Amino acid sequence: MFKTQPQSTLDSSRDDLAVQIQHLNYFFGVGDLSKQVLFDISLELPKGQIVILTGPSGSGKTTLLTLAGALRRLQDGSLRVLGKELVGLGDRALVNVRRNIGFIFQAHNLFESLTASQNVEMAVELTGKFASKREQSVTMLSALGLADRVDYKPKSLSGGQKQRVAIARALVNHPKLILADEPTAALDKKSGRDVVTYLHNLSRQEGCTVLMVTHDNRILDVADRIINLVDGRLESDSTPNDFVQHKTQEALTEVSADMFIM
Ligand SMILES: Nc1ncnc2c1ncn2[C@@H]1O[C@H](COP(=O)(O)OP(=O)(O)OP(=O)(O)O)[C@@H](O)[C@H]1O
Repeated sequence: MFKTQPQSTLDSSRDDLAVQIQHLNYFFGVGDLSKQVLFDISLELPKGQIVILTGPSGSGKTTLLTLAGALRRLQDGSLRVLGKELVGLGDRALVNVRRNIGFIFQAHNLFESLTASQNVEMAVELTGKFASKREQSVTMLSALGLADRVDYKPKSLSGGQKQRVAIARALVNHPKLILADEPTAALDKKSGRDVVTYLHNLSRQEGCTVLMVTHDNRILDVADRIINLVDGRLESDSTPNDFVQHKTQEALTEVSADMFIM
């Protein structure tokens, strides 16, 4: 069903949810310069679901993703991530929440002086598992098709390969929640498809939740659910099929309106 209003069943915390957002408002700036960019967002992401967040540029997708990743402080409303209410948490507690999240951003931020494997191993070190770090890193890189590139430095890798190293780094500790911002934007069609297929398999095998911002219409089918954000408000929450049908209908309506104007 194509819902224009998200259903509100959001009154208490629930174990089956990876992310639970209630009446969230977010503002950039203060005083006269304050600008509201998210308006009364209420949203539930069940564990194991793959959710695509889409919408026009500037609609607030990245802001919402960074709030869910405990990378920004919430100002108004409630936000529970992996069972923890983020409102009121101190810096150290926020860092602990982030440890359970895998972040994949468009800018891969690899260390140029380290090999692919060493870049991934750094993430394993954060969990204190020094003895197995190389093995874990190589296993993850191999799963992403980089078995023969583990000892290459980023400058010797293609854009798609670098992005896959960044993904390996995000996933190597088996996070329960993966937040991805345009993970396929810099990739060709095949590499982009490989990346989302991998995320899809991981979500199904390990039950992790994926929230992914994308404008890439080629990968919409991988999602269980598509949330459309417009001007900081949730405009719709639907299945990929219903979303595509709705968009096609909108486009046809626009074309026929144009024909009448001509
Ligand atoms: N650090 C900031 N300070 C002030 N305003 C900001 C800041 N970051 C984002 N904004 C504004 O907040 C609004 C939402 O931005 P956001 O980046 O979340 O949108 P988006 O949907 O992710 O856009 P895009 O698809 O272009 O990445 C925009 O109007 C943007 O200009």
